[in-house]
Amino acid sequence: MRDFDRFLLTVVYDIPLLLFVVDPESGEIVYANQHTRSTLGEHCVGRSFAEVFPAGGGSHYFVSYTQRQDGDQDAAPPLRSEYYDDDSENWYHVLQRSIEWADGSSKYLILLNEINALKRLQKDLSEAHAAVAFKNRELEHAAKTDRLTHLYNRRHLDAILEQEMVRFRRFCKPFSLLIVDCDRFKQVNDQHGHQVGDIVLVHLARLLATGVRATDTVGRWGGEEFLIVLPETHLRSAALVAEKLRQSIDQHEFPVIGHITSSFGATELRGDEDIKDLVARADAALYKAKHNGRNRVEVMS
Ligand SMILES: Nc1nc2c(ncn2[C@@H]2O[C@H](COP(=O)(O)OP(=O)(O)OP(=O)(O)O)[C@@H](O)[C@H]2O)c(=O)[nH]1
Repeated sequence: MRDFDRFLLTVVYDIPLLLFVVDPESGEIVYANQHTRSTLGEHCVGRSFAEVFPAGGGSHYFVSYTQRQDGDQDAAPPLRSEYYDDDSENWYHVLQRSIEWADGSSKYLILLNEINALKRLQKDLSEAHAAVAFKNRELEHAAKTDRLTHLYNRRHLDAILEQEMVRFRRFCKPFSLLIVDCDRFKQVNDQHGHQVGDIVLVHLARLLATGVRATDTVGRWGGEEFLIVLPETHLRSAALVAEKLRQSIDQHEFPVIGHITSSFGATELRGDEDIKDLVARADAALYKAKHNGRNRVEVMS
């Protein structure tokens, strides 16, 4: 047994952890192993724990542990926590427990295990998580956005239309649809080049997006065609929105080309049809607007 005690003493002394014993009354370190002595200084035994670990660390952990004892030291479970030492810039895992000392008095055993590598790993991991989450959000955004105009793309418009259809069937919420097409847009490209055409589309997109309510959805349906979903809107109101947008385009000063007009087809979902029927009817209304001279809104109920 003596041999075993010696063995334990050697292990405790040589183990590469900060291991020391503190007197609960005075807060004084009464024992420190080799690693503690070489880290905190040969003369740390006899000094106060709070003094050895300034910056609140030592006193904070020691005091909080003392308070947790509630007078019943035997029943107190070991306290595990993490502690950052400002002076040495080290992170420690701290374990504190109440022990009976050789003279029968009660002491605190404190074990500090340096965990800088673990903390670095945790930091790297959380940064990597944040980067992945950011990238995912970017990808999600890109998957539903048109690159030129930054409006929703056709794929996302399809999803919005499906969603509105569900709301219509479930809650009988009406919704209307506008299709917008830039008039004689081919001439813009032919006369001024594709790049100018692109700039015109970007301006158009902005006029449409800023001319509707936040609850409406504007997207690029394809080419120089845009689609606007107006939830909880009947056809009469939809036609008014379309007319307002038509006028704002008509009055806008576009770069290079100056003036351009647009035609609108407006329709409202009926109870007995699907999305395809709805879009086809909006298209037919648009065709009518083109046929009747462009720069106008046509409505089909
Ligand atoms: N610059 C540019 N042009 C596009 C884009 N997508 C489609 N277009 C052009 O839009 C033009 C559409 O022409 P048309 O379908 O003949 O229609 P339009 O000239 O607007 O005539 P109407 O619709 O009858 O008034 C074509 O010249 C397409 O090349 C785009 O992303 N950028």
